[in-house]
Amino acid sequence: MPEMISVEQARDLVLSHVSQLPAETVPVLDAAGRVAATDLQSDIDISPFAHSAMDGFAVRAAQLEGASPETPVELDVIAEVAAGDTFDGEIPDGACVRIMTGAPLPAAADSVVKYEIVRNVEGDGRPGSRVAFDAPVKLRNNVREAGEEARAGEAVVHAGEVINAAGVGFLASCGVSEVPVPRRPRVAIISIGSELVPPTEVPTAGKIRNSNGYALSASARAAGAIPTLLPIVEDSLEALKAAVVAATAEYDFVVTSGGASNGDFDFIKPCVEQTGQLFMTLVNMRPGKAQTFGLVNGTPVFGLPGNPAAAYCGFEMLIRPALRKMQGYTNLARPRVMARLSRDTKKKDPRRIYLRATLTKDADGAYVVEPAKNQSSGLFGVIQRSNCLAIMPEGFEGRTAGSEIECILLDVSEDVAI
Ligand SMILES: Nc1nc2c(c(=O)[nH]1)N[C@H]1C(S)=C(S)[C@@H](COP(=O)(O)OP(=O)(O)OC[C@H]3O[C@@H](n4cnc5c(N)ncnc54)[C@H](O)[C@@H]3O)O[C@H]1N2
Ligand code: MOO
Repeated sequence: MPEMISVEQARDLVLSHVSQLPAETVPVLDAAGRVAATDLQSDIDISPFAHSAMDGFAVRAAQLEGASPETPVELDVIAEVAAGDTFDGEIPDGACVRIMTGAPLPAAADSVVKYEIVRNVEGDGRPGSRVAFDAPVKLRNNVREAGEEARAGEAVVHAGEVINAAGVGFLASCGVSEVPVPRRPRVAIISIGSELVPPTEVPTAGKIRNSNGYALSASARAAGAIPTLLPIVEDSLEALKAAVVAATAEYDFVVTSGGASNGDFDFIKPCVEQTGQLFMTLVNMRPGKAQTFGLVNGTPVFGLPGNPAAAYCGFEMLIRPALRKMQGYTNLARPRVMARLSRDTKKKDPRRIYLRATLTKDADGAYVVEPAKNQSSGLFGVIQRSNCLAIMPEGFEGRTAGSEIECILLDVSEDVAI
């Protein structure tokens, strides 16, 4: 096992140990944001029939040939067809049918002229009226054709596609009421530390509230997973082994935080080594170099560092892609943009640094990024007020104000193209 590996190597290592989960079936209403596990077919043509795109008059284009303001064509309105109705009768040469948006185009007509360019000669345009047309109409004008979007039996959404809100409507129109999607991973969140108390308690001397467990549960949920916040585990190898082994039997992925370093009470590395296979312990990133990954009972176990920002960044860079892969998503990287740095930024640590930062646009619409003043890895509030991670590449080279650096947009879906 190499000592320290790159973020990309670590991400690929974790990805190589997870696969797409088996499908579950969800009602189409719950399918937005999920990935289709199979091709989905329409049971009918979409649209099912040719219909009018406008309120107006259904005619045959040939009837209006030569129509002009000087030589208008006058037609008798013999019937009206509303959305939901049909008109199956003949339309004699001197006649037309009043038609509403969405109504089926009568078989005897081939085009629609909207109200606004038709004059009432007698009556109000309803059946019994006489109307005048001052211009010809193009064949199939204002007609939405049958099967324009899909044919019966055709795959309308393909396996691997992410279904969006419009897709839910499209599938509903195709008669798809249930959708098979890879199920969501069940993720166990274990906070390690004898100093930790639940947020409902006021911490006594030396104790702190378990904030990581809450942030990581929220991050897991935001990644589409189903998190379970398990009880806090004290700094004891035996207690940790028992908690981790029990979790691997019930969950698809186990995430711990804390106890990942080399202190006297840091036990996640020996825990994974003694109960399963340990693949990685150090990643060349800051915050969060102590990142542990292995398999226990064949279940991925990821030990994040205890410092809040280190745990958050480790989850973002190394766990979130894996949880998304398990749900069938193929875009696994958050969108990134290049932005001008707002101020000089020194670099005293050779690791790749993810600066917690705020991205805005200047008056010319160009991206500007302002790193938070306090980059302590102990702080969550700074990330609450940030919207990106600005990347300072490996090495000791700082960046001056105005230089371009790459920023990862937090809370923006991997499926958004920027
Ligand atoms: N001699 C060295 N010491 C440390 C190093 C080092 O390289 N050499 N690295 C530091 C860095 S960087 C980090 S990050 C931490 C990672 O160590 P651990 O994963 O063992 O973290 P802990 O010691 O358990 O906790 C660190 C810090 O975070 C607080 N914490 C832990 N869990 C939670 C939680 N659930 N909610 C809120 N806060 C939590 C904990 O109380 C500590 O303050 O090691 C450094 N040390
Ligand atoms: O892993 Mo620590 O929090 O890098 O800074």
